[in-house]
Amino acid sequence: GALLATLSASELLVALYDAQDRLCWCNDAYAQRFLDGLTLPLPFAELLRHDFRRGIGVRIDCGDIEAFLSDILPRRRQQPFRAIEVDTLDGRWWRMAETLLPEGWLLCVATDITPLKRGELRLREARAQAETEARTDMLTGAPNRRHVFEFGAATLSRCAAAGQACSVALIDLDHFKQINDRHGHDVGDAVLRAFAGQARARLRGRDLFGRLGGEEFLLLLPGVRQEQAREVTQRLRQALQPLALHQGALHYAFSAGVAQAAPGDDMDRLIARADRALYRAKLLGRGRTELASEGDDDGGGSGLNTAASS
Ligand SMILES: Nc1nc2c(ncn2[C@@H]2O[C@H](COP(=O)(O)OP(=O)(O)OP(=O)(O)O)[C@@H](O)[C@H]2O)c(=O)[nH]1
Repeated sequence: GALLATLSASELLVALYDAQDRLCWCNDAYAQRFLDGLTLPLPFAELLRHDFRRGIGVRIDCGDIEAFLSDILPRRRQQPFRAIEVDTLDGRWWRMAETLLPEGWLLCVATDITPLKRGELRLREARAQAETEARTDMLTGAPNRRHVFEFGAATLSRCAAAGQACSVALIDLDHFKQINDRHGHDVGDAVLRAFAGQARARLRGRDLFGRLGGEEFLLLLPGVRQEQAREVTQRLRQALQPLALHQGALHYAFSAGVAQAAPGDDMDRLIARADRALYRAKLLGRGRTELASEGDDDGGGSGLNTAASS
């Protein structure tokens, strides 16, 4: 008597199903959520069908109550005890503990875990955001050095395994110090953002464009030979829009060094070759793209200096 009165008034949802899986008793809180004025006893499946039609009770994502039932019914009553998490259409989350009792009775007790779930969700979102930020350059929104290297390493292995070419273009804005000195650091920042925006807008799905730091960027082009990669940088150069300032258009340019992955190359070694080509592009007057050549590889110790197999 006292126990029943306590359960009846509890904020827990409490329900008792018989061996035929008919709901025979439930407390007020359970009745409010699920019963919708129906009279007991009531088969579990009927209760769910009714709630589904009325748009109350458990959220059913597939939108098909019969498919939902044939999914969950075989798993019901299979263990002496189980706890599942369900959410209801009113936006709350529940931990439902189901205990099999003697003679096939099933006791169901649900606890409101909505605050926990919301905290968990916030935590997961914050974590996803932190992960994205750890891989993003905050000034330009482009992938940062860490992401470029990790993604690049994976891409290199994938291309090597598939026998595909893979090229990088190391891109460095020209006389960027002068832009900063003449127009201020904010304009320098705006140039970096504008350039990154234009470069990223031109990419195909599998390409990657990222900022390595300062005014240095990397274009990673899987499936592309170095000659094509050079063309990609040249098209980007031709299409480059000046930055609009109050005083007029600010034209800027970049130099690039292109290298194609050779067998055994890792990102460091590939970029080191591209860097030597970039250095030549600067020496030769800037605003141009140079290809890496065999002499650009310092050997890296392995002596596997077979350059681009084009
Ligand atoms: N505005 C701005 N400037 C930066 C940023 N990161 C690096 N810089 C500046 O970029 C300039 C790079 O100068 P340098 O390395 O001398 O190269 P450069 O002037 O572009 O000359 P070349 O590469 O030889 O054409 C430095 O003055 C840095 O302070 C940034 O995030 N924002």
